[in-house]
Amino acid sequence: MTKNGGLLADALVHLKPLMDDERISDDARRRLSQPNRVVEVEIPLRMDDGSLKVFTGWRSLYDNTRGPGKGGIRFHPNVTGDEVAALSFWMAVKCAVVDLPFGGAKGGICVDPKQLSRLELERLSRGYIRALLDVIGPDRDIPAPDVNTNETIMGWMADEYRQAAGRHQRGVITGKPPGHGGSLGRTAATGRGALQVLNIWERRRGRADQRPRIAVQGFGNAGFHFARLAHDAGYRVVAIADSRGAIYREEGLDPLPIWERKHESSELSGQVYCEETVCSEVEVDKLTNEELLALDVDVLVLAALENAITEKNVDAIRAPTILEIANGPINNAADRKLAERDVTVIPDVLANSGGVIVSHLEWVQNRMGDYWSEDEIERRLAERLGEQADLVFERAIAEDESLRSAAYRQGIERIAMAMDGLGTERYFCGDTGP
Ligand SMILES: NC(=O)C1=CN([C@@H]2O[C@H](COP(=O)(O)OP(=O)(O)OC[C@H]3O[C@@H](n4cnc5c(N)ncnc54)[C@H](O)[C@@H]3O)[C@@H](O)[C@H]2O)C=CC1
Ligand SMILES: O=C(O)CCC(=O)C(=O)O
Repeated sequence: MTKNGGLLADALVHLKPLMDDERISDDARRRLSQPNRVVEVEIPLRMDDGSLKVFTGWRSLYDNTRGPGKGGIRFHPNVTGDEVAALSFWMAVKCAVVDLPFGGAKGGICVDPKQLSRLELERLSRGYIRALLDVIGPDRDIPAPDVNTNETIMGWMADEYRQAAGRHQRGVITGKPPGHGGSLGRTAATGRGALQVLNIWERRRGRADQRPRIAVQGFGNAGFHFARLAHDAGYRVVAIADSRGAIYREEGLDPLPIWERKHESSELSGQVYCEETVCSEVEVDKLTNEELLALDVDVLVLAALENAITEKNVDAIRAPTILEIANGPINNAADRKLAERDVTVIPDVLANSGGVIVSHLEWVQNRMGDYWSEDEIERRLAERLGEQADLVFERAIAEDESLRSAAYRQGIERIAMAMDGLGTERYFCGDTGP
């Protein structure tokens, strides 16, 4: 699990400052230093042309002390066991930061889904679940969407589990389509939560009314909904990037028509406004991804993948505030340099927790067999996230530490407290079951 630049090792560096914290026992430190288990599976896929391909997939359960494992499934050609393990560590910390009764898990398949037909994608998604039937479950480990997976894929996966179990087990997966046990509000939840966290921070800094200029790297589920809601809330979204490049407009961009056009042409281009039959396109400048990262904006939003900012490009960053919607978008070397320059980083384990908070609400609704309105989901999301973000911000200010450090302390202390809750002297020799 060392490929991909040792992502897990880089992620675990955040545990080091907690080593002297007397609230974290030696036992807890030791148990938190590696994943509980990482399962690797080979998934045979019958292609439409009759040939057979075999794809490798993983599911990592980092820790399940506070509850069943929870975390998304990623389909990407660069997925490795090391990446999935690192993502499961971040999930464990995140669920504890916002006080959800879940541990941390994550899964993935090394595949470029754009090379598959829809039927091949469905067979692969179902094959992944069949291969992992023994490790997932509503009280064991509960997957959800992540990069290149969506509610349709979650629906196929939940249906495969239902067929294998011989009964409905809605709570096995979250992020499902409404009508199949999905919750209203889950699709936009990550972006909505990230905007709420940014708003709270901006209010604390007395900058709430200043219409900050923002640039957004990553225009998928998380980045798009964030940009759309931020635009509606009065922020000026001046730049947007996806994996192919970026667009920029100083007066601001309207993310919704850009998203609609991207889905017609697969490219980012200027927004189009139509009145009756007359349509006009707004001119935009094209930028590279690196140029977007270096823009002199108030807030740089990272909503793509890990390691967007490393020691190689950190010196070019000019934004005073960075919002991490992606998991692990800044490596440790870059994080240290940003801290030296007093750049505020609102960390992933808090900023992107809106998704898993609404996943928890979906799981609760599945267990109740009754469903809430979208307003009720948004109210519950705002309540939990508001309370937990305030705790992190107050701790950071009181202890004069970075927001990342304060968030990690909040999460790791809660996990350690649960680990020690049964007594540090209890007989413990591995705990891979539910
Ligand atoms: N979907 C969710 O509910 C949650 C997602 N996240 C994290 O947010 C990030 C994005 O996830 P999703 O939006 O769900 O994925 P997605 O697959 O919907 O979108 C990913 C976006 O990133 C873009 N991208 C990829 N490489 C890029 C690059 N080098 N430069 C610029 N853009 C690039 C893609 O073109 C796409 O627009 C990931 O790190 C994910 O783990 C975190 C919490 C929850
Ligand atoms: O909704 C979930 O369970 C997890 C979402 C996720 O993968 C993440 O927060 O990184």
